[in-house]
Amino acid sequence: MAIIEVVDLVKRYDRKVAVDGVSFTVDEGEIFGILGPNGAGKTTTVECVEGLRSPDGGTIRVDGLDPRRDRAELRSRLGVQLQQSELPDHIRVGEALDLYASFHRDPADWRELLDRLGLGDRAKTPYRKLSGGQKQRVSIALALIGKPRIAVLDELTTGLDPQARRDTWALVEQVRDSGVTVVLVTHFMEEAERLCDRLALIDAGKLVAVDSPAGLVSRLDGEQRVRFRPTAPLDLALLADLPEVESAERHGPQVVVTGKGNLLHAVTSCLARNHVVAADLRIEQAGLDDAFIHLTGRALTE
Ligand SMILES: Nc1ncnc2c1ncn2[C@@H]1O[C@H](COP(=O)(O)OP(=O)(O)OP(=O)(O)O)[C@@H](O)[C@H]1O
Repeated sequence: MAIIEVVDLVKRYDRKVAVDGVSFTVDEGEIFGILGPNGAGKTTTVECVEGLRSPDGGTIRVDGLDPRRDRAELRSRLGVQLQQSELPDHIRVGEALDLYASFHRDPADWRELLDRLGLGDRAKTPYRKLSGGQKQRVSIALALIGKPRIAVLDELTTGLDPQARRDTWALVEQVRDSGVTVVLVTHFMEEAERLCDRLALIDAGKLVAVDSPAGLVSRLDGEQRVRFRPTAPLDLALLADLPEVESAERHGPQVVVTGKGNLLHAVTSCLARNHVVAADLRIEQAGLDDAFIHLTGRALTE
């Protein structure tokens, strides 16, 4: 069942159209990703969903509510992750949670919430002394303090090291498994692929596709990539002319060939015929980043 419905959303800043006719639905209990490059309109879209911005066109329903008209009621149903800079410098973790709990009619027990998020021993720690990953956990706690049905998490793992990022992902799954619908804004492919049940790809204000990560990748119809380092001069046109090959490009010392069918065999036979030995040869299946290139014609640069 859809808990969020966005239909033909349009949002302009002066003449700039930031969101241009975007429609999607978020099902109850899923992690729904909004993925796109910087400036694609992701934050503007979720700010309209949160009721923080007035759309210039289209309709939005969140748990049956109109986010602008029913803002007060929405606050108890939709939890928004706080940006780090919004917390005063010297506030302690427990004080911050206590303060935000006081904004809600029926808040969660914040001590229990801290325990659940692995911050049980940090209640007295000044917020500024936390690590990046711990700060993100506090921001998740603040999003959940009002016992919302939906949590919106925006660029949750930006700036975190890989381990802290993985820990945060596990936490987001835990939030989903506790029954909260999660809307996750991200420009990290790996995060979207690993975490999202479904996602909306947004590029330049327009919706490119909505599907599961596997569904988006399957649109590539079995595209593969072969990567190697030629140990002798190689004319890439030889590879590009093979029927299995769609593209052959140099990436520094490496050659990257994409194509379909028995690509690996076609490439290695061609190299053997031309007396070129391929070092560090690897074959890779297409991923979400390839799907993005396929759908938009350009790479989502991180
Ligand atoms: N308050 C504003 N006033 C004017 N233009 C804005 C404003 N906020 C965003 N924009 C512009 O609208 C477009 C969409 O911005 P938005 O922040 O929604 O994108 P985003 O996909 O969230 O990007 P990022 O990942 O960089 O946050 C961008 O071109 C941005 O410069």
